[in-house]
Amino acid sequence: MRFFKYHALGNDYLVLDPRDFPTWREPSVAQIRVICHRNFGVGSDGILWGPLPSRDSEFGLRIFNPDGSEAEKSGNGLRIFSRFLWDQRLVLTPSFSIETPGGPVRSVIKENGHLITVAMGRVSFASDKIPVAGPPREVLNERLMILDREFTFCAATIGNPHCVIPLSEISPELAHRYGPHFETHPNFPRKTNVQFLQVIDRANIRIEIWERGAGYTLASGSSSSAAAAVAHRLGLVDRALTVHMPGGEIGIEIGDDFSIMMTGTVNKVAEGEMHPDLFAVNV
Ligand SMILES: N[C@@H](CCC[C@H](N)C(=O)O)C(=O)O
Repeated sequence: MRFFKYHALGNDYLVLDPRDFPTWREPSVAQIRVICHRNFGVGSDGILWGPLPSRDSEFGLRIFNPDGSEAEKSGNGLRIFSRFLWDQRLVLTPSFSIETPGGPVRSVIKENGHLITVAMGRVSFASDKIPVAGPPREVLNERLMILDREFTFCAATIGNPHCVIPLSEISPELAHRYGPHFETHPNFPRKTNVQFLQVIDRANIRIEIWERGAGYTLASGSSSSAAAAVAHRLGLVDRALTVHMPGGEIGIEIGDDFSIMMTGTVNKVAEGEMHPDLFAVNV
């Protein structure tokens, strides 16, 4: 039961190649939860299950959160999976396509896999696509009462759902306190990833992240894409910007149609074998 561990700015994933798990159709919720557990398992912010066959792309990928739920897309996950394909020599050219449940993307390997650009697809603010409850509309500058505080938020999708909250000051404490309540608010029928956004200037933003199914994370590629797109839609930033997060920085370029090019680093952490004892515990 071989695993490959990587991190992208402190957002860590385990790549499990289905060919190493011939008796698994996919990892079960219980298996995902214990594998990702920081004390009882290997520990990670999620599992990348691939490469899988794909009809229209060169590779297929499924992405699982540490609570066992499945995500449609992950920006850091895609850079990590691209680096894994490169390291394993499963790709012969530096540019290739990957299909996710949230749509196809194209990766470009740079600096021998240490830096990767992913064409992530287009951001939409449409409530029926994200999804957000209520009549069809673009979800921009709406109000929501969470615990003791009223927030103004925008929502977006780049395959997976995001709720972006622009504020003049942000902190990890803010994300820990309010993030879980946004994530599970009934306005978001498929739950949501949450970003607290501070605009520094027209080329730089900061975000604090609460991820759906994972909790507080040090960085997120799809969150960077969504927060940058919202900041641009609100007229606060230009098309090329750096997203600053506790784990590091991601570069985002926004096209005319809100298509996103995301660039960031990937580091390999370890590879090894999971022991069967790991699965004796239920978490
Ligand atoms: N860390 C990821 C996002 C992973 C998926 C997310 N938790 C979801 O459920 O949509 C990223 O880098 O984008």
